[in-house]
Amino acid sequence: MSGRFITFEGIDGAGKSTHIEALAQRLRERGAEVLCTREPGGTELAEQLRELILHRPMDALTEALLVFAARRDHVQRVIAPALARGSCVVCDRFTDATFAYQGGGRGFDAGVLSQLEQWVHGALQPDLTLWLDLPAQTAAMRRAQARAADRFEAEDLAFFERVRAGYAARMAAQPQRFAHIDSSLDKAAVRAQIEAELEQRGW
Ligand SMILES: Nc1ncnc2c1ncn2[C@@H]1O[C@H](COP(=O)(O)OP(=O)(O)O)[C@@H](O)[C@H]1O
Ligand SMILES: Cc1cn([C@H]2C[C@H](O)[C@@H](COP(=O)(O)OP(=O)(O)O)O2)c(=O)[nH]c1=O
Repeated sequence: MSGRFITFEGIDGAGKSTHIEALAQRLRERGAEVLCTREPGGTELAEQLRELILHRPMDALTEALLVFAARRDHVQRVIAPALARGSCVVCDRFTDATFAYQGGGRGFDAGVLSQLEQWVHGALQPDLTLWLDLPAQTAAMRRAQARAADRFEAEDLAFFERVRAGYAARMAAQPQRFAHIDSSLDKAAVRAQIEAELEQRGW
């Protein structure tokens, strides 16, 4: 198998970091070259933009422009060349996160986000998006035990329920590439669902 673009999505604390490496390992065992990367980030420039996005106050349009600027650099320098080489790219968040956080969470205009999406990565979309979904309250409890909050993680439960609704809307619009994973269950059960999705696709 080769050249597949797989993304992980979900609110902060959903379990993306926990499951990404196991999925990459599974793909490698089946002979794939796998590149794991993340957004915002994945290039030197995009990682610098990430620092600003996560820690500096800014309005929703600035936030949207910066995440797309970081994404442009990441797609051009890393994602597109890797897919062209036949590698699997496994990415912790991509444009669905912009629709969920800037669109759902901040209430920013989805029509403008769609235009930016077209400019930045045109027809490139993930082949599979694993949406790790769970209630905002459960994710907040997991985060509280794990780490200090950044500018997004400091938001309240209502913000994260809007982000979650943003993901649901995105999945409703493009159901063919989404897999809905119940991430409120324990780690083994979440992992089993992810494996089942790959199995189903013969990956
Ligand atoms: N299914 C689960 N049940 C309980 N705790 C979990 C589960 N999945 C992840 N965690 C824990 O929750 C915290 C956040 O998980 P993490 O993978 O960092 O989430 P994300 O990358 O989506 O923000 C970590 O401490 C992790 O060990
Ligand atoms: C990719 C992306 C991330 N974000 C936000 C969501 C997250 O709170 C934050 C960083 O994501 P993430 O890497 O998941 O954080 P962590 O390493 O702490 O688990 O950036 C957006 O608001 N819009 C975007 O387009």
